[in-house]
Amino acid sequence: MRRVPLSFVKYHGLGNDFVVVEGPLVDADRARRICDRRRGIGADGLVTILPPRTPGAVAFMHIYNSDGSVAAMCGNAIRCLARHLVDHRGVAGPTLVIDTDSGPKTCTVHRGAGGAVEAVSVEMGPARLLGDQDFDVDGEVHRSVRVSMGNPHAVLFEEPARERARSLGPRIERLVDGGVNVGFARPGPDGIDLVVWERGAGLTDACGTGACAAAVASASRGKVRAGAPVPVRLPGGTLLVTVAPDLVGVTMRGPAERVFAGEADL
Ligand SMILES: N[C@@H](CCC[C@H](N)C(=O)O)C(=O)O
Repeated sequence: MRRVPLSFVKYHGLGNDFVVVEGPLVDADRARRICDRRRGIGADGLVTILPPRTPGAVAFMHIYNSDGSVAAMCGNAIRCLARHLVDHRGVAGPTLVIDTDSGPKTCTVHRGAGGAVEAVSVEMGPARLLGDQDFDVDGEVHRSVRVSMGNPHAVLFEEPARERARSLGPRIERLVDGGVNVGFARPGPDGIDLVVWERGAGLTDACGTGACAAAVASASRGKVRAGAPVPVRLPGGTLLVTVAPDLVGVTMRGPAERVFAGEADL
């Protein structure tokens, strides 16, 4: 049976890319096909826009990872969705609230003097520090700070090298029930260098919740200053993350770009 063509828009935030579609919910199998980079549109995740669930919110963001698993939150996707809703769905900005499986998130679309969108910021909290966890991989112990940004993260203060993350990431991901996003972070006086192996999507160019988790973990160890914007440098570019002194409030700021729109027979 032929499927009804699916209208979609493609966005990315620092190279972390998403297909955005209107509800009703696409199922996990279709999400996997859409995200396939050879046989589908290709993306790290699929965002479905659904009706809001809390008073004052304008929409609900549902997100699948490229492997069809569901994530409760995604920092890069929510910036893309906020921009899409303001630019193409007639939602009044600059500030709007989007519901997610980890609660409502307040987003602000920032414009420059000429009116062009320069960045989107998101109140990403509450962050939750979950303590330390050690992972044994082939007899080598990797220390992590566990942080929830609505989704699970393990932040390792280890060399943020992509090839190392590609080999270690999936092995650590599997050591946690339900999986975990694995960040390799190097905090310093001028910011944090970070590579993230994402649960359900693999090595990505950027991870918004991962950047927030790395900033919270680093602030909790006194490696970066809370209360001031910290540049988090990812392979795809830089996010600015401010962790409140209580280590619970977190603001993330970064770009969101529309790439193309189309119809897919998937
Ligand atoms: N790319 C994301 C996070 C997407 C979800 C994650 N892979 C999970 O399963 O928790 C971001 O920008 O935050």
